[in-house]
Amino acid sequence: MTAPPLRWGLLGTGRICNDFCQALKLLPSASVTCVAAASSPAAAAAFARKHGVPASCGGYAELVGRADVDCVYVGNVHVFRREVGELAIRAGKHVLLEKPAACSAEDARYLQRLAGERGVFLAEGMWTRYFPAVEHARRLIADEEIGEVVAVNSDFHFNTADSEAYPASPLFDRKLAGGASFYCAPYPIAAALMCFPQAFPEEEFGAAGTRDDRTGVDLQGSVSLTFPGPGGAAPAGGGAGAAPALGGRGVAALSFGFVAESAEETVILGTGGRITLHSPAHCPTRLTVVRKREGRGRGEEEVLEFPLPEITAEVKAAGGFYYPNSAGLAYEAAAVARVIAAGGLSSPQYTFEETVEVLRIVEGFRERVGVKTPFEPGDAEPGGAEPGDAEPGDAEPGDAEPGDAQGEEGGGGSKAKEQLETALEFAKKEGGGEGAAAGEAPPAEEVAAAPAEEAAPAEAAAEAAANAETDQALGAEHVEKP
Ligand SMILES: NC(=O)C1=CN([C@@H]2O[C@H](COP(=O)(O)OP(=O)(O)OC[C@H]3O[C@@H](n4cnc5c(N)ncnc54)[C@H](OP(=O)(O)O)[C@@H]3O)[C@@H](O)[C@H]2O)C=CC1
Ligand SMILES: O=C1OC[C@@H](O)[C@H](O)[C@H]1O
Repeated sequence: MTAPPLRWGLLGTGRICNDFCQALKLLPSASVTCVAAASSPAAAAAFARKHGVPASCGGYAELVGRADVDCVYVGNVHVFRREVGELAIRAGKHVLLEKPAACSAEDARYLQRLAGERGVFLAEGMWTRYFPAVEHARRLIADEEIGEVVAVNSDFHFNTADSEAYPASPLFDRKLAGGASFYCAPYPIAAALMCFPQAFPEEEFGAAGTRDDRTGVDLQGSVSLTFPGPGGAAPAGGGAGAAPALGGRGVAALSFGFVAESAEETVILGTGGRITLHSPAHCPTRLTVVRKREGRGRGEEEVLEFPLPEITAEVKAAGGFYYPNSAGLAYEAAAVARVIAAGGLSSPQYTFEETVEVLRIVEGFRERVGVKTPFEPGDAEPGGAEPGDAEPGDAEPGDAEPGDAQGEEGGGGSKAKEQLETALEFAKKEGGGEGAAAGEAPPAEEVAAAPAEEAAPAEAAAEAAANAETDQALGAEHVEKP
């Protein structure tokens, strides 16, 4: 795999950051110059030692201020996407946000406008889209190899008992934006959008879900979408005796969850056949195309394999990957490097409009099944105790994942906020930080990127004014989180 050189900075030291860092080792043109942990400088230093990253820092703002970072990978828990994304964008860095890119469509739009204004690249890490199997499926669809696409079925359920402590894991923490709708749903929804490229689904859609009474997060759900076709056109209609033509209209049946393991396939049905992206469909290496022949049940089957990049001794020595097929994160990293080198500001494989649309559907689902958003009016703070919230004592000893620095603590919301604030404050005080290379102190504007409440009074006023100006220019209301 080849790509132009790109120097990455990693925000976060958890499981997906481990996997992303490992995948970058499979892309020789990529380098990781620095890693930051909100939890502690020690966590960042340990990660750097493990992966041979030359520098580490104990604060996100310190990292985004470094001149030797071109692109920031935001891989911490997504409840902080807006704040952390904003921090990196305001520092003038290109940004790849792990999925979900935000916890609301509004937050995603806010980041999109901010990145547009600053002229930096911004994309969500919907890594599925960069897998060769998926790129191939897209070409087959565009070339009408299966005729006209009329329906998509896609599922992504995994059994959290395999990897997550209940209820201590962030996946079950409502105030850390836990729930299957944030962790799993973006994949099948994005799969459906890919197959109906002419128009987004109708605003109204069907939704069903199961909420966990103890933690308040959604454990599983399904959505059914209706695609209206280009401009909501009426079906063209077939001739006498011919099949009806849908004119780009279609449906998608999608499901996702935490409590059972599904086949995890995406099946794309066309009037002239079907394509199956095999398990694990969110990072697939195999697809089957069936081209229809005359007669029910008759078709010609073609199976195509797209092996992952080979895992090197270096990657093995650093402990491999946490998640399935994570070597494929290298495809995404390579694509991002190519776009940035060409001066592009968004990903053609997964546009930010798609990101916003997926979040609109996720939000709609959460509303319909009665799952509270992480920051509800009345919530004291992201982590304020509520009846039914997970108690710290609920964590079972030994349940934490190796990469889950906070796994044993449980009920992580307030701890999360505290850590992030400490990290931002640390960076502010250090003004460029101990990890910054000599002569690489960030410009004043970049240092001032930390939230206003972290700054000294005069700086805070200037920052608040700058924020207000930015918001006015962007036509956006900057809603401060508690
Ligand atoms: N693309 C993909 O395939 C995958 C994407 N993801 C996404 O990546 C993100 C992180 O997932 P994953 O790596 O599994 O998560 P982890 O539980 O490993 O945590 C990641 C990081 O988030 C921060 N964090 C974790 N728990 C808390 C807490 N209680 N309070 C404050 N901060 C906390 C820490 O940041 P720090 O190190 O800075 O202290 C931690 O290292 C999620 O948004 C998830 O949706 C997850 C899995 C796969
Ligand atoms: O975000 C995710 O995508 C990949 C899965 O393997 C992981 O468990 C999930 O959290």
